[in-house]
Amino acid sequence: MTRTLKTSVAEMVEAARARIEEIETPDAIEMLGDPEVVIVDLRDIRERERMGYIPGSFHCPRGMAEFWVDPDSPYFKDIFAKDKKFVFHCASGWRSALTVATLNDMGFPAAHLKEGFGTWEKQGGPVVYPETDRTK
Ligand SMILES: O=S(=O)([O-])[S-]
Repeated sequence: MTRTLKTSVAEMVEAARARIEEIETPDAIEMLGDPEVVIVDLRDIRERERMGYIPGSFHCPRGMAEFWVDPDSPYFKDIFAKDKKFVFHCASGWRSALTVATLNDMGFPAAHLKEGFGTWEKQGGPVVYPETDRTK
């Protein structure tokens, strides 16, 4: 059976991208080390371990994002109370586009890394490779 959906994920991502702040990779690389910027990694922990991660990035599994930014949620994380610029990223910018659109709808200001981690590494962004992955 082929199910017909009301909208495709590609349409959802496109609509999200049209209304959120997108940050190009070179600009994000320049932001690295800025104490006013927090880079938030939405990828699965296994992707982080396998592919490496942006130095200093904060890991927030995509499934928890709404709960971690909401001060009224029992899962709230203090880091999101800080008056910083939050830049969310995933692998290719799809998950982060959807997440940031939702967070913006909640009233939480955030931007996303337009092309994600793959482009980050290709364009020379520094990467931390977890010890465990080096031996695999
Ligand atoms: O991380 S993703 O943009 O490939 S869904």
